[in-house]
Amino acid sequence: MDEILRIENLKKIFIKKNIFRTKTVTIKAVDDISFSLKKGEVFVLAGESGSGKSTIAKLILKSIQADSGKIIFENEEIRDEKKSLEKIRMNCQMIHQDPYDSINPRMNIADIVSEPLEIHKNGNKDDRKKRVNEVLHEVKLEPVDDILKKYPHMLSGGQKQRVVLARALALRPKIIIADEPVSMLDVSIRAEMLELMHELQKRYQISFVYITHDLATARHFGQRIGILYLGKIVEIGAIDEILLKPKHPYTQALIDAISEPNPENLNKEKKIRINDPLDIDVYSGCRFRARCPYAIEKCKTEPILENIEKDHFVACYVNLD
Ligand SMILES: Nc1ncnc2c1ncn2[C@@H]1O[C@H](COP(=O)(O)OP(=O)(O)OP(=O)(O)O)[C@@H](O)[C@H]1O
Repeated sequence: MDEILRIENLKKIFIKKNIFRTKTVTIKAVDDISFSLKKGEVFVLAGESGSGKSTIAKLILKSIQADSGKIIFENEEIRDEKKSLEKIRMNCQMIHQDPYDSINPRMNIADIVSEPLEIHKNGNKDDRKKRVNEVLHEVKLEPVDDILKKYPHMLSGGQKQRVVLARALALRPKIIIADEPVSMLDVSIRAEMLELMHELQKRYQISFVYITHDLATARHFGQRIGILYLGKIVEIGAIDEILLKPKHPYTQALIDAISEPNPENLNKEKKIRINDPLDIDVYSGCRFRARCPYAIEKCKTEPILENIEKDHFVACYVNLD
């Protein structure tokens, strides 16, 4: 499979004042992140809140500036010049978790879905109308003629997220970055929305960066996964390999958090995999050290990602088995 996107050594630091505005705090939101996305592949970025998932998405789309690192799309580095930025913004679309973030409540659905086509001067008025009809059918928002005239407040949460998907698909992007696309939806309609995305991804061979903290849906949808912890990838590789044979205690803890208790193990004590955080500098040594029940002296030195199996890399000195 050919590679479509490559992220190389991406870094972004935020400097914030603490709540009393007495001290500045440095947040290494994205710290030397590298991964690649193949054509037609779903790459999952997973991690808890604050691990840097959304910042990576913004850096890929160049909506914020990286401190260093490269974004390479179809073997060409994206530079801060108009032509290059247009290339990534046309070919890579974003779906946010909150549909209200991306749709204007004062526009009707026809205008919302047509807007990216207009911004990128795609086709004439009739072409655009045709494309809007087509994508609304694709996301199963029917009857299309009725939907076109409606305003966002007249639609349900699930329908609104389908509008967001239609808008993202309008330009026939090669990549979609979906940032927790179903987390704001009612549980009952999440599976339907994921199924639709999966169907369209397969039909059009769209590559996805699927950002989530939900490993169960990640496994259903993705082929490869990167586990993020405080701005660092701690484990990366083929999704079955990582989720069935996790080697990093943080990955194991994320899996434990979603696992159904096994009836055969009910009498056995459940292993506690995360400690209360110690008050240590998280940026010195392994970042998970402050919460890791397996931490050893060596963890004061930052571990690097090492290849331990075919398509399985882990940054940890402790080998979980
Ligand atoms: N504009 C900003 N200014 C200062 N700090 C920021 C900014 N954006 C993000 N951060 C910080 O960077 C870190 C990573 O944030 P980010 O939103 O990328 O995490 P996330 O994994 O996407 O979390 P969530 O799932 O809650 O969206 C957090 O500590 C956050 O507070």
